[in-house]
Amino acid sequence: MLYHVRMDVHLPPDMDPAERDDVLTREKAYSQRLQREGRWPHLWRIAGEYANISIFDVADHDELHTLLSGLPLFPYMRIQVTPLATHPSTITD
Ligand SMILES: O=C(O)C[C@H]1C=CC(=O)O1
Repeated sequence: MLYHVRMDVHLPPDMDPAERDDVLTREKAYSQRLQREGRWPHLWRIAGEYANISIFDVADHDELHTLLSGLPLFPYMRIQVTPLATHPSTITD
């Protein structure tokens, strides 16, 4: 199943710089592993915002929730999920 996911990042302004660097390093490694596995095929920055639009390709809601809740930045993000269905006008041939 495909999911459109928007993530808005809200790191505390007074966060310890070493902790910030650590969480961002772990987030990058985690997201790149999922991209290489094909489960996170699109990751786009929303221009002008500390936010992204992503497409996830996973088995079901439960797998998506497991992946999202495992993001190192999960405690610092607002996440909006939209499940995608096939549009009847999509060209298939
Ligand atoms: O920067 C972000 O949009 C948040 C997050 C998503 C992937 C990643 O590496 O960081």
